[in-house]
Amino acid sequence: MTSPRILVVDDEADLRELLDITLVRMGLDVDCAETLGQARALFAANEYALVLTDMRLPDGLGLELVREVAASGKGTPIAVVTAYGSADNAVVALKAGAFDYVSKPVVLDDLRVMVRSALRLSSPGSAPPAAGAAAPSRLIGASAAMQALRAQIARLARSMAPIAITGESGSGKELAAREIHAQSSRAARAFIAVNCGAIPEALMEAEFFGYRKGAFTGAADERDGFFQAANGGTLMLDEVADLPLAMQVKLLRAIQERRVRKIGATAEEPVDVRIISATHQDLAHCVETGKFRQDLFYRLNVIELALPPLRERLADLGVLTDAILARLAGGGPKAALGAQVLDTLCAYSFPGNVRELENVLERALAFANDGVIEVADLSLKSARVAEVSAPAEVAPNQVAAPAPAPAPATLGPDALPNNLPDYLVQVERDIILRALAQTQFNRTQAAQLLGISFRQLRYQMQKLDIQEPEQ
Ligand SMILES: Nc1ncnc2c1ncn2[C@@H]1O[C@H](COP(=O)(O)OP(=O)(O)OP(=O)(O)O)[C@@H](O)[C@H]1O
Repeated sequence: MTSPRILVVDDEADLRELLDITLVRMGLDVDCAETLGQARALFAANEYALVLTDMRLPDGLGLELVREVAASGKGTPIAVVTAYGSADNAVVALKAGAFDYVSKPVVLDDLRVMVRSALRLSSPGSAPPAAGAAAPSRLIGASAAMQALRAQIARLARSMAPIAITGESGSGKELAAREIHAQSSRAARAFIAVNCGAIPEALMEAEFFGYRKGAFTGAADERDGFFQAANGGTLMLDEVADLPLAMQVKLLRAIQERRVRKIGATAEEPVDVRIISATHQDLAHCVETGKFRQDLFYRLNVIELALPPLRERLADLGVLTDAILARLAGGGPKAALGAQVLDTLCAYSFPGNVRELENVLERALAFANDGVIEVADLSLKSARVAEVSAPAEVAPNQVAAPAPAPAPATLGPDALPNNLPDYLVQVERDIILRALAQTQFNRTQAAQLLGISFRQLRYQMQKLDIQEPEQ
């Protein structure tokens, strides 16, 4: 069996030699290039398990090589060697598609950790899923938004770049983070999720970095912190905006140096942890208001992953409901949904997203008779359901507007409305909202569905005060 082959690109002879010797001692084959031109030629002619490049080369920037390797479609991980303290370079390289970086002067232990992690990525069977191939995912949903999200996760899983996940409460941020970890080369190691808002400030440093025996009153034994527990794996910082400023400084240092010091210890210890942060707050706004440090924001926010709220992917409600009911049945017979239940759910705005859907269904199941959930069992907060009654042939259906108008009174087949203009306005509003909900607020498609022009739809939306849901 041939050894994995590594391409080292550096014009500094000393460093090139050091990297070469270290990698050969790890049992790897090494090719060396001194310039961008040489590197390109070698990369085009060979298959590499890893490319390791300096940032400054005589004929260009290592960053160009990062972009080219990332776009090559070969799936080869590329890492950069950055000058000490140039956090900017590392972040720029990660954003451009680098898998990881090592800082100069190169600490050989760090280099070996990085190389091993890259080799796990390029070992057979770890290639990125082919475009369109559905990797098994715990994130349920077939909507375009979910498909795009899954594809993005598959790409992101192959790097060390810190990821900042945004999304409303209950929209699946932690689930997405677990998915990234599970698809990464770190899957066999720990995934640790920490709710930053739930830890008392006085205990934070001990919880994150651990402590030595006797470091403070009550420290009866040595204890690891979250960083040590997540070593080799992934650390998710949930509700990261809630971190107090003093802790933000310490966290930034740990992330930059990849080293932590237990309370009471004299020496620092290296940690190899991928950081995923999440918040439902606007972190950039927290930076503006001075609540969150700009430098930490920059470090955490290398790659953004935005989770859509459930009301923007109503097409997933059916499969999600199905999967949740199957889980709640625990292998037994699954509850059925009565007529209109799915339509009623589609008309609900789900401020608590998928978690709220889970809660609603769990509660409904407790009220359901004979394993059939009816609309009344859902007990949705009526203010958030745009209940629509329409002429007999128009069924109540999904609505995605933030502030639905009061629903018109239900009319039997022979009944007449007592205010025809108002009634017709309500019916028109309902139909437009349903079309918008079905197309996830794509106005062009909604207009097509209704056989009217985009301009007509826009005009009617203005007239009826229908606004897009807030992002
Ligand atoms: N796409 C999805 N498919 C299946 N289940 C999902 C999906 N999204 C979320 N869930 C489920 O919804 C619940 C909430 O998800 P999760 O805890 O990941 O949300 P969150 O955004 O991290 O919430 P919070 O902001 O409150 O921390 C979990 O039980 C999760 O399994």
